[in-house]
Amino acid sequence: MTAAIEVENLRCEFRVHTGLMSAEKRVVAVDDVTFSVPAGSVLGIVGESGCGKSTLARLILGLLKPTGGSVLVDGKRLFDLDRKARARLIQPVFQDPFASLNPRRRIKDIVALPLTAQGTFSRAEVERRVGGILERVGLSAAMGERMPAQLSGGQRQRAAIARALVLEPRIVICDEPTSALDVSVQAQILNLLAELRRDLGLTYLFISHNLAVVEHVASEVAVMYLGRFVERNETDALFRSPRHPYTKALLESVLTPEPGKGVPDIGLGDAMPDPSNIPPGCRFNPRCRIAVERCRHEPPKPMVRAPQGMVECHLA
Ligand SMILES: Nc1ncnc2c1ncn2[C@@H]1O[C@H](COP(=O)(O)OP(=O)(O)OP(=O)(O)O)[C@@H](O)[C@H]1O
Repeated sequence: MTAAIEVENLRCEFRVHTGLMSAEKRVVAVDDVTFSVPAGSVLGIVGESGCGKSTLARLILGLLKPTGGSVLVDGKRLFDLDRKARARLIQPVFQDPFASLNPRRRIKDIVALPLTAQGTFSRAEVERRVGGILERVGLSAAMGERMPAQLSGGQRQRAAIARALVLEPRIVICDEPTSALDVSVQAQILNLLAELRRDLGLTYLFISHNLAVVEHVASEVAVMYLGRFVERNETDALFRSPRHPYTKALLESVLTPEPGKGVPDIGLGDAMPDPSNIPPGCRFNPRCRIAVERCRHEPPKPMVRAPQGMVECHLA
């Protein structure tokens, strides 16, 4: 199957000053991440708070400049494209629709913005497309006249999805798209995203703390730890027979659904991962229940298993 998106050796380092006299710290938030996603499928990305999921999303969206690496969408190098061209290929749906929708504009104007920003669509075309996509996500024309505050959380997320899709992108990056919603609404939004993917041939990167959600929506899952993918496999295989000790610990735990609430206790002791101080050897070794001497000094190489499966562990 052809890849809709190919990410190669993507890396992001932040330089952080911790105090007036202190030395600069290097935070490696995304560390040489390589993957591709077949067209029309969903790659779920899971991992604890702070493992680099959102940084990865922001890099791919062009909201952050990478320290290295490349991203190809349909064979085009994303970082060589200008903002308008990138917007036609890749769009985000973020966690909090209230924060991501301008509170002072009507819904239909918010949804129209990606089109008007292109500067190439006539007013009639903008109206036609906005009307079509609002209907497609289940919002009436009357809702389009409202302000974000006049909509429910689920309706606002529908509007955010409409805005993401109005330019007919190839890839949608969903970063915790249902975490801020009531449980009863979450399933509706997940079903809508699934329908849209099928009908419009979209490819999703789906970032979530919620393993149950990822198991439900993803074709494949990548497990991220301290900026790297440490395991990746088809969803059923990953949930049925995880190979990395970190994946096993994650599956035994229930992760906190709220980002920013700190690293949840997943029963791996208190040696919390710190991207400014990545341990030598396998980066997971200080928390690993089965680490041996080799793990403390030799970083494991990715072991690839056809077609997409991968694990980085000496003992897997
Ligand atoms: N602008 C920045 N400057 C310095 N460090 C940063 C910056 N942005 C992110 N980081 C650090 O990079 C690491 C990865 O952060 P990121 O937000 O990508 O994690 P995450 O997995 O998305 O977490 P969460 O689920 O809580 O949002 C964290 O240690 C974070 O503190």
